[in-house]
Amino acid sequence: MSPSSTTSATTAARTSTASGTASTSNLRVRALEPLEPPRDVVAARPLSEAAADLVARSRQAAAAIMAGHDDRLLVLVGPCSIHDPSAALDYAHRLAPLREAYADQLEIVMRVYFEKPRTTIGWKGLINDPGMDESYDVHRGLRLARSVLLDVLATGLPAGTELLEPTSPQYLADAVSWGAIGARTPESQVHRQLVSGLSMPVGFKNATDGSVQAAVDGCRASAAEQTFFGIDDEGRACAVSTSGNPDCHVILRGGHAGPNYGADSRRAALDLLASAGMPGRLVLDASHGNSGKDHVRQAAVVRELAHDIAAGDRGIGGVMLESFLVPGKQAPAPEDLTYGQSVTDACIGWDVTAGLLGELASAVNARREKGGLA
Ligand SMILES: O=C[C@H](O)[C@H](O)COP(=O)(O)O
Ligand SMILES: C=C(OP(=O)(O)O)C(=O)O
Repeated sequence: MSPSSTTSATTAARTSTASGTASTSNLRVRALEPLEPPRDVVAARPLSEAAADLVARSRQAAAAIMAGHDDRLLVLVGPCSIHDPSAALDYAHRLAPLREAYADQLEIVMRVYFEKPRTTIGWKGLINDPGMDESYDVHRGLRLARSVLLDVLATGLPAGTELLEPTSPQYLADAVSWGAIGARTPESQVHRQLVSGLSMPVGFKNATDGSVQAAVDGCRASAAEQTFFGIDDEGRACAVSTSGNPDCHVILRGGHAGPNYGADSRRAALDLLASAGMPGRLVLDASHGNSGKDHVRQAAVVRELAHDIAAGDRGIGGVMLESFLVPGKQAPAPEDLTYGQSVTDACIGWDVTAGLLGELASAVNARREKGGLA
């Protein structure tokens, strides 16, 4: 086959502009819709003093826990993705009293995830397609996401989210206490640069192939000063220069070869961090590759981690759980949805979640009796 016969008709085509000059760009772009400037979206739902105070306190607590200066456990718990703001808020109202009740042992942060990275294709989250109907009303999605974040903060819960689109943090990050770089992006320079300028602690997941080095390198790159392309709060394209984010850590989430939440995997990850000059603690994701996306298995992983914490393990700084009101998952479709059930990965249901949080709190008490982090 000759090279020209593999070239699609569109690639070979050229367009002509109104002035009659030839153009070779945007041949596959269907539309360009300017977004509202971040400043306007933020002004429509500004952060209150009380919410800003909660965000600042919980960022500080998460950073102190992951650095080993606070012997509590950071717990990132909530739905795989937000698709129904009412159900998310209902969940937050149930979780907020547990944050209070276990404040001495756990720093509970709700997973409030709006951007889903897909292995191939699929629903990409509330910001990208809030109607879940392929209408892609990103403008509504951004405003809705900000509203959900502020409503969650008003219950007294801080929020954590995955940072996927490099420009969306300008709309939301003031309301976020903890961020994640997902398993599909720890090697992405774009994401490492973004993290270098973020004001909150950020966890880098190991890559989907299981590489922890990718996450360790992500932490190192994000701790450095960076200059890159971004936008300002008026939405103007900018050269952004950052001072680096020292509050980064590694999240073990398992990979294609299987789970990596066990003691040997944890020790190997801590050694990698230490040899990169970044001693610290780990977040253990009980879901994804560590549970084979089976929510029943996820609860078993949390219990195994609680057992190790109670036995005195000092390297576990945090645990992530995917949890919603109703266990399991359903297909993402705008109609016939079960209220409070995940439309992405399967989640643990509410009752089991509440029990697991109690078990994690007891494990922290037991670790303290064994000398804590000293
Ligand atoms: O956490 C959610 C999913 O694991 C992630 O977005 C990938 O999902 P997919 O493999 O179904 O695309
Ligand atoms: C997408 C997620 O996880 P991972 O990047 O580990 O697949 C997630 O935590 O929502």
